[in-house]
Amino acid sequence: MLTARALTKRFGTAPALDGVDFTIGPGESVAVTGPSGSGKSTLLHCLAGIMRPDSGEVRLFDERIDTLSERQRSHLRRTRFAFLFQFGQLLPELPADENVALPLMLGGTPRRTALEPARAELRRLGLEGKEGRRPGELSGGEAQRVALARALVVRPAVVFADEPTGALDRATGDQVMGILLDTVRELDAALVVVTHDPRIAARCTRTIEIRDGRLSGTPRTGDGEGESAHEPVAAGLRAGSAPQGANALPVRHGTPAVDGLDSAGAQSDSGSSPVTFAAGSVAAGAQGARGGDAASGGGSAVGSAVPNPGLGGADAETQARTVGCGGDAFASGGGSAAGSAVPNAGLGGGDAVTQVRTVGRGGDAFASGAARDGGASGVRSSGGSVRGPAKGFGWIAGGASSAARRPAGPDFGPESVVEVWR
Ligand SMILES: Nc1ncnc2c1ncn2[C@@H]1O[C@H](COP(=O)(O)OP(=O)(O)OP(=O)(O)O)[C@@H](O)[C@H]1O
Repeated sequence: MLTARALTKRFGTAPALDGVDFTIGPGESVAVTGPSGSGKSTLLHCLAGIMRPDSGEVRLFDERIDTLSERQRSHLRRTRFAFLFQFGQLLPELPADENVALPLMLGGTPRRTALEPARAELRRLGLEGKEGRRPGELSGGEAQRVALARALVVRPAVVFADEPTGALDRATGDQVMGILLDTVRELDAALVVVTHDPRIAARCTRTIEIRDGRLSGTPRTGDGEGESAHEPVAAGLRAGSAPQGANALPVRHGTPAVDGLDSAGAQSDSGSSPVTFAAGSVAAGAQGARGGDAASGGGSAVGSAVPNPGLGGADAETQARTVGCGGDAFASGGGSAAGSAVPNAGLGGGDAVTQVRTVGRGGDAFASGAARDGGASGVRSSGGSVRGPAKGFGWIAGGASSAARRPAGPDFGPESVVEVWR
């Protein structure tokens, strides 16, 4: 299903990958192990289309994916792949169900429709009653199960996980890993998991080891001893049998890797044209705070201003702004609300198409969304505006040029793909 041949990748002169072959089939789980700095994450990123290898090739269902445009790879990541990492995948401002629904909404599913399978997925993972909680109101294990629900809600062909239980205690980690393995098997999907933990590796069907960018030794076949240690939570998830309330989300096997892309999408590459990106203006209700107005120029970069716990806060004054995925842009924003558009690893991010924007001030109002075309079209892209009372809460997903292709309706404002009020 997913194969790679003779992958190489260099950063400077040092090879991070040096002629790696890889293959994984439906229902399989492969643990990628090796010392720190050996190339595990680089392999995962190349397989997942986050990074382009310098040479070699990657195929999904026989279709070459490493040569796809940035935008096509982004679409692929959002629709066929899922990602689970150790930290930081959930949007802190959104409740669990909206976090899980996000990948569907980024694909154009209206919020209300997307929330049904999202909540069903949360129920399936034992999180009934927690749908309205924000990540900060969940335990570490619960938050990781929400991230897992978000990964699985699109019924991915391949799940990529990088130390998915690294931040959890042993029992919780075992439970999350059990759910992940069960579900992947039930979905007939594939799991590629980077891990330092031999116990996790032992539960996978196969282990490969990387040293200095090369495959080392003979791949080990796992005994799968842990795989049946948990009640199967994924019952009824086999191909064609979506979970309750899932609105028959497609289980995508054997379909083209890049279906549904328009021809413009096939041409555009988000780093190719200069772009001005506005982080949007937010009138945060009673405060009237104006946010963002961040302009960034060049490459596929976007502006961001994210609360940085390490700097002591979540309000506008302690925002830390990071800019860009192209690295050649600078964003500046004023006011007491702050705009942000951050690559979200759990959504397969790293480029403008999978950016997630959050805007807000002290939790009064914020927008969250995808700057779908912010990096690709060279147009000024605004995430629209959120207006609401001080206690109001709204969120926006979408970029201007993608919105233009979508019908206006209750969920679709002129400048946004999705606009929700509550
Ligand atoms: N963006 C980058 N720029 C420069 N060097 C990089 C970059 N990403 C990775 N490297 C280098 O490539 C090599 C492989 O890194 P990689 O992150 O794949 O290792 P890893 O096996 O995942 O390590 P760890 O277990 O510590 O996460 C390392 O020497 C690393 O410093």
